[in-house]
Amino acid sequence: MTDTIEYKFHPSKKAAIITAPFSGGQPKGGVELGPEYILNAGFEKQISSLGWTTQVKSPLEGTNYESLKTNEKDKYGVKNAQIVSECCKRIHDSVYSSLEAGELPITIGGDHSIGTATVSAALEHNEDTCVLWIDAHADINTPLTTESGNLHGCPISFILGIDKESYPPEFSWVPAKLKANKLAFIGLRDVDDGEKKILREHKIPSFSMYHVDKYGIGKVVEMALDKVNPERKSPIHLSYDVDAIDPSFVPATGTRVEGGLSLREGLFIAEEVAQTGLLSSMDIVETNPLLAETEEHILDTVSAACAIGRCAMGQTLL
Ligand SMILES: NC(=[NH2+])NCCC[C@H](N)C(=O)O
Ligand SMILES: [Mn+2]
Ligand SMILES: [Mn+2]
Repeated sequence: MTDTIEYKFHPSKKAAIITAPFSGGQPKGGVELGPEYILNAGFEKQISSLGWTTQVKSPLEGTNYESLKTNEKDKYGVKNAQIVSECCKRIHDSVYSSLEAGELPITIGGDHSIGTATVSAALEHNEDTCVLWIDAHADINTPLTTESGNLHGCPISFILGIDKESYPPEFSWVPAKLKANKLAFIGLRDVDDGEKKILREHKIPSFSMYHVDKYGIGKVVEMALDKVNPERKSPIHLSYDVDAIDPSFVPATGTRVEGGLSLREGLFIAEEVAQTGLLSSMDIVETNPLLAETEEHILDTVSAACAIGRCAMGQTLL
């Protein structure tokens, strides 16, 4: 294990921490506080002490999307399309301009609907980008398959362009640039039937907790990278939903599923992505401090979110 990692796509080690305090992709309140808690825990300093210059960007500042949130499905079968789309557009523009300016954007959520924004921006910047989606869920429902109507369960289908005719017009700006062979999942354990069908049809490499138990996390990350980045030369977008990690370590999140990654397995994924030197952009989403039952729950969850970021940005154990 090397001491300092060369970031091939970010040799000058400039990072932008982009806040996405938004909860409209799902019904629960509190996930919009994620960025504030993570920043108050000292996240920016933690990243700068790893040798990155940092700045915080807040593309949603001055907006009022939270107050417009409803729990009604529209005629397309999804909720809050308008605000999710507008908020994603702002985050997209911020992530894109950071990448164009040579910064590594770390987008802090907020719910995972913002993956639509971050991944599409990463692909517009470099269409060779591959995506590792670390999550208990596949987030690949379409308006036709979603039962909940929650858009944090749909971002990947928008970026792949699956069931395109079914999207609300608000999402017509999203460039569907991702190819199914450039996306892999790790940590899955709660996938809807319609989503399973999509994963099979599009042959998307999907590593569930079964695979983690069977092969071990080291082998699983290697297999995932072999699928999406066989020559290890494409940039990597790491989209990290903290609910991939078991709720015993990360309790303060909106859709907890038992039987998840251990904290070490979760951090290993970020460390191993860092070791490739190919990390180009990342998201850390679904930290919801209001769902904590104790102070310790908040601390555990926020600390895990910060640790994911540090590991991906080059923190090593020795
Ligand atoms: N980003 C998340 N935590 N997504 C949970 C999605 C749950 C479920 N599959 C749905 O579509 O509603
Ligand atoms: Mn999830
Ligand atoms: Mn997710």
